[in-house]
Amino acid sequence: MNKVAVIGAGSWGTAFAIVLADAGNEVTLWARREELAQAITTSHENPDYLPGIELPATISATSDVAAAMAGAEVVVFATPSQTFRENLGQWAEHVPEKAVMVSLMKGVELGTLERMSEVIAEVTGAGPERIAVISGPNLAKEIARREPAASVVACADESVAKWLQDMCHGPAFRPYTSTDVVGCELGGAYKNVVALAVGMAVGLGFGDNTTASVITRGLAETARLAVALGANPLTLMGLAGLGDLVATCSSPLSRNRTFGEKIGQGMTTEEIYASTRQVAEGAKSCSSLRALAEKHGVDAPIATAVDLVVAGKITAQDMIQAFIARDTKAETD
Ligand SMILES: NC(=O)c1ccc[n+]([C@@H]2O[C@H](COP(=O)([O-])OP(=O)(O)OC[C@H]3O[C@@H](n4cnc5c(N)ncnc54)[C@H](O)[C@@H]3O)[C@@H](O)[C@H]2O)c1
Ligand SMILES: O=P(O)(O)OC[C@H](O)CO
Repeated sequence: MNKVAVIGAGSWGTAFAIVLADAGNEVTLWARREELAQAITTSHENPDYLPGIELPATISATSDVAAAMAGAEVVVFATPSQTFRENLGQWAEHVPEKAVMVSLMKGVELGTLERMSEVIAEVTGAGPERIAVISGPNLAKEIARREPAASVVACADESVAKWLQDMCHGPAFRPYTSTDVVGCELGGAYKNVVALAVGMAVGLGFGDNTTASVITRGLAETARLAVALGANPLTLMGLAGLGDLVATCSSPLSRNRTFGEKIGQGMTTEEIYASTRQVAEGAKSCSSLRALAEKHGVDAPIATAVDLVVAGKITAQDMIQAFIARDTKAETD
């Protein structure tokens, strides 16, 4: 039995805590609010993020980050990407010296254009053998209901990826290993932006031809940038790329697709933010991924257009028309 701290008791932190507990680990979940931590520990339910789902008794919760991390061999982070650097700055002193840190987050930081594994490395000074990411088609509600799913555990040190794989392999969760941290992280962040575009198309009333076209060109765009940053193109054809893209773009459970759908139906970004407390990472990462692509000379029409729509500079209808009107070219260019 390994001791694991999961930092962030939102949808995914809680669902992944279930995966870890089902796989036989002792899990402590950190919640920002004391009343939520108490509810989780005493009633074995997260009423705010996963109501109606019974949590294993081996999950306890606390709002004290030092207590959550004390003695942990693995510290898993599941909070929003854009505030993570600031959060980690306060948490870093409590991370046990040898603990492996795992990012579940799917965003790229605005301004620095860094992936979350890069933020962890910068803030904590940890080497690549202590930093991993887990990413794949893993909608939190389905995972929490123990519906079968697969995912990718990526770490530059393959033996650490294998150790984490064993730790989270459970009755309904099948992890694969990878050493391609860049590819997994970019697949996870980019699919949120593509899901926004797909949601917009759905909100405008378009059907499966439109969504399949956006998904496929979204995968091409993701792979172009990921490969420019050193990723293995096959990673983007796998669970952390195509798999997550399909799940997120197809599912009404996706916050990113839903966010896009609401824009397509005519709501403004501000109205959508006011209507939900859950994070839709793509609404910020469209900007950082667009900038990252520009920095590396990579053509990124979907990230660019989604960024313009989210910023209110063009409409969702303008975006779709612009996709169709772009200069024609060979599919594989
Ligand atoms: N929900 C999913 O299905 C899913 C699956 C895979 C990956 N992810 C990724 O995991 C990350 C977390 O997503 P989530 O679904 O758990 O989000 P969520 O909105 O359900 O929960 C976010 C959690 O972070 C906390 N939080 C919010 N702002 C904070 C701040 N400023 N400082 C500290 N804590 C803060 C909230 O209290 C909450 O516990 C995101 O990067 C997301 O893309 C989500
Ligand atoms: O609800 P979303 O859009 O944040 O997507 C959730 C997961 O990332 C799906 O794998």
